[in-house]
Amino acid sequence: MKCLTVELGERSYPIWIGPGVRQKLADLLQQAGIAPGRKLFVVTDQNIAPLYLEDTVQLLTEGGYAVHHFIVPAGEEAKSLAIYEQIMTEALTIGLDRKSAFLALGGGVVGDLTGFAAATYMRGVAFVQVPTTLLAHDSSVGGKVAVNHPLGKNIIGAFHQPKLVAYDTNALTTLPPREVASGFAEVIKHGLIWDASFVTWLEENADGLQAFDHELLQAALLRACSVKVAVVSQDEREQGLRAILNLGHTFGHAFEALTGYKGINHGEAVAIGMVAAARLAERLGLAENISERTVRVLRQYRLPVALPVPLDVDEMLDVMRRDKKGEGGKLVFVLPTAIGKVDIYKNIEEEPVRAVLAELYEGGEA
Ligand SMILES: NC(=O)c1ccc[n+]([C@@H]2O[C@H](COP(=O)([O-])OP(=O)(O)OC[C@H]3O[C@@H](n4cnc5c(N)ncnc54)[C@H](O)[C@@H]3O)[C@@H](O)[C@H]2O)c1
Ligand SMILES: O=C(O)C(=O)C[C@@H](O)[C@H](O)[C@H](O)COP(=O)(O)O
Ligand SMILES: [Zn+2]
Repeated sequence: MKCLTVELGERSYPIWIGPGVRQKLADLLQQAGIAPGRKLFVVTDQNIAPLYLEDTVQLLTEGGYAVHHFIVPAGEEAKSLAIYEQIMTEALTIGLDRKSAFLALGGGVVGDLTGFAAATYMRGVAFVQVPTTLLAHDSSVGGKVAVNHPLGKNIIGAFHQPKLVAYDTNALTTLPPREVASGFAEVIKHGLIWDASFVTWLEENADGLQAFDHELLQAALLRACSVKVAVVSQDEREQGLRAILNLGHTFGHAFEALTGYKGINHGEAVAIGMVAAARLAERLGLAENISERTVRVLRQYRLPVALPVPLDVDEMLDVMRRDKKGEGGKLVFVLPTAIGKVDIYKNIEEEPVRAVLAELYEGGEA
């Protein structure tokens, strides 16, 4: 079991990664300052509950915690104000107070939703991330918590750091193949924004990683999480640098919102968005010959590189103009200047973006 630390002064916290981490959960909570006897509110989803809820509750109960749980529907549509309200109602009904802690047992959806509930319940209580997806190497770290609005992804949210991330890689063995691919999109993103040698390593080890070779997977997660930790530790609230973690997301979030948060999952949307970002960078003369390699590495990990459904270009532009990185409706993108290097561009003209979007549907012109 390996440990990374997000260094944020009094809000610093450990990320424990490895097989079997969940077995040590009660001890790790205690070390993180959440003392036995306190009420713990475990939130999970309908797919994860039959796999990991019972033993997690048992481990925590044996560790001396008073454990309650709540099961939300599986999938992105659960990241909504309606489900958030249900969590609040349940928290009040079971009598959680400011000393209680929320625990997210799940992927990015459960993590973001539970974190937002914790950030706002009685103006903020402690929470713990117990990620169960590959993608959640990203979502469980950094304290961005939110729910979606039909007009925009993660629009209602907060920055609220967890007290602890306990990432048990054994849980990844039950992930469906599509969710494995989705998780690799954010792993690849961490290479594309920060470290060309990591991208090369991912290209060379694609077969072993997708076969879940234990050592390779552990190495990939540590490397990807280290990028996220380095960025968040320098810029917790996205005043500048942190925006690089958004490579592919101005595009990707628009694809997710316009497909009603179903059909294209987050990793897939980010993958297609990173292809669009590479093509836009080339069109603007910011980079040369990067989109081909970007497409190749994403395909190696069985990710889509084009939109599976046609979306209206004007509607995509409208959603992108509301992106949280922007001001005054300007189009803001994180764009690659080389493999492993990106920059933030705050006022991109509409025409080249239109041109890239028009060629992004896999069936031809949108
Ligand atoms: N806060 C952040 O910094 C951040 C970063 C990246 C992504 N996100 C958010 O994360 C979300 C996507 O997260 P995700 O990809 O983990 O999706 P998810 O939470 O919906 O999980 C994907 C699917 O896998 C199932 N599942 C989860 N763990 C499982 C397991 N161990 N075995 C079998 N099935 C399992 C879930 O029930 C779900 O159907 C998006 O909402 C995205 O916006 C947030
Ligand atoms: O942690 C960040 O910062 C990120 O941008 C990570 C992204 O992968 C993640 O999808 C995040 O939720 C996007 O944030 P948003 O501010 O664009 O909603
Ligand atoms: Zn993301």
